[in-house]
Amino acid sequence: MTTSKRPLYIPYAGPALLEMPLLNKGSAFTGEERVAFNLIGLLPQDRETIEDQVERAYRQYQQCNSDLERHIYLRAIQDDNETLYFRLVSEHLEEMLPIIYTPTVGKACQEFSNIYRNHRGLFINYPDRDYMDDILRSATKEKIKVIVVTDGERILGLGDQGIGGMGIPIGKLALYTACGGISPAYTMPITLDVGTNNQALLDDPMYMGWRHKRVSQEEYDAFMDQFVAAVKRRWPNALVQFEDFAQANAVPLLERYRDELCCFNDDVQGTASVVVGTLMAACQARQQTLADQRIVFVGGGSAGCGIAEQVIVAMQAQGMSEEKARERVYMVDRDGLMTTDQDWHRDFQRRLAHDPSVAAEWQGQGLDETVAQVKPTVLIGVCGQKGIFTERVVRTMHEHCENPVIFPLSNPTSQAEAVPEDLLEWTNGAALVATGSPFEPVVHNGRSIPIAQCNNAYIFPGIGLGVVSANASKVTDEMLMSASRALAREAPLVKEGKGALLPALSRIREISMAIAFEVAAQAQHDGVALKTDGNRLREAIARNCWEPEYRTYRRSAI
Ligand SMILES: O=C([O-])CC(=O)C(=O)O
Ligand SMILES: [Mg+2]
Repeated sequence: MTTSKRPLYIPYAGPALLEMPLLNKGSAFTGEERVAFNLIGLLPQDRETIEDQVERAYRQYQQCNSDLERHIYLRAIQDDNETLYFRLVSEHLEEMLPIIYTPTVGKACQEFSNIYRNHRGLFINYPDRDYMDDILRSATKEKIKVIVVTDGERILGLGDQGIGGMGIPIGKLALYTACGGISPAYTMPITLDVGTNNQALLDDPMYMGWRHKRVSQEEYDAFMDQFVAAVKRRWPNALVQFEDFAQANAVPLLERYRDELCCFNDDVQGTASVVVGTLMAACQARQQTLADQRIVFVGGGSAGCGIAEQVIVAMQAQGMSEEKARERVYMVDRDGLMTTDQDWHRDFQRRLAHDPSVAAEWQGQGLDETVAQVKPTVLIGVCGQKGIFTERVVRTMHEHCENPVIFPLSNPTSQAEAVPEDLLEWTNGAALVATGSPFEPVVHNGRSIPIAQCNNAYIFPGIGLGVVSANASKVTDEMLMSASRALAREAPLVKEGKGALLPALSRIREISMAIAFEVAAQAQHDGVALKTDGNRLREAIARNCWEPEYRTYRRSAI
């Protein structure tokens, strides 16, 4: 099928055209195009439709024997023909998201150098830093609208993966297109190779990155400044999403660049925004407000602290003072409850630490004691420690709370703080559960309970589409909060009184559009985008939504 859009002028022909994934149509080149573009004899006779191609690709996909094989297969199609890739993924979105994204992408990052086939995106290697502008110029895409960048130091809950981290920007940007409609012609995955401290990678003869320990903080900071300056020169209007940076860098980088670059950190702000949206839905379903909750976070890193701060802002929006809101949020880390007398904290952690007198009379300060004392109504895991939500912790929580809200958010599946089946078993089906990685519905007492995947995938494609459509110059906290509210409105448990805490992933495209509208409107309200009326905004969003359909090509420039 071709669209009714004008034929596209294509200055390439022959084998070179077949090797351009954004333009290649493979067996779907028409008879006229084969003549005009010197493709005769380069393809089998049959002129196929994209539907035929999707069918063949899906059959081959079904023959793969493992999720990693399925991932490799889909990536190969992406590198051959992006239109076909996105058509295939869009038609099987729920089935393929866990393959191109969490959790399989984690394995693909760990195996990156072993499964490497083709180049995609940009590797900015520390030894090449003086060629930064040249590197960005060698990207043939001119109009980049969204960049996802990582330095690979904290990939999901899997730690330092060096350049293997590239799987993440590639996967996230695939979702920008599949869920947020941003054309793949406008996206750019970037990996900053500043070395790795993962000894197994340094010792692995197959490792393809710079075989060097991570550079010093001073060298790193100078390199990041150089990178940001070069991006601003090359693509001044692009949205930059920081992804999977180590805790020590994530928040400081965000604070350093958020006023000079249109950027956000997905692990801090995207995760916070999806969790706040899901919490709002859980509270509405229990006919309560966020301000009524007592919340324990397990994991005081940048993700946990980012969520906690956003929850505090949301409580304040419901009329609570900041001081009272902070009293309701407790952070538990490796040394137990985070208190102001522990000296290892960074600034963003210190703001969330409690006075040690809070816990003075407690037996100890571990998770068990914190839960027993605080009597939380919400328990959120972002620590990457499998199984840390034990039966004892959960049963204690349930003693004081009829429908405990429990979110084991760590990714991939292997790092989850608890599995939904256990959580529902220990609470006799009463817990409201959402996870970071996908889980099958749990059957409890003959009832099938869907498990919401509280993953930033619900948020970042919509934020990106909103920012791009409004041409926003910044991502404000209020834009993130409006994304949360838009998401909460879509929760089946709120809308219909039953079902999951988040809408089905099959609706993610529609949800992303709704989020994009709220984010863009908020950007205008906050003065970081030019004001237009609602209809113009809707048109702008529709204009930015690319469909995986083949365009007709023309050879002559006039
Ligand atoms: O990629 C995901 O599934 C969510 C995420 O950002 C992370 O865990 O770092
Ligand atoms: Mg991430």
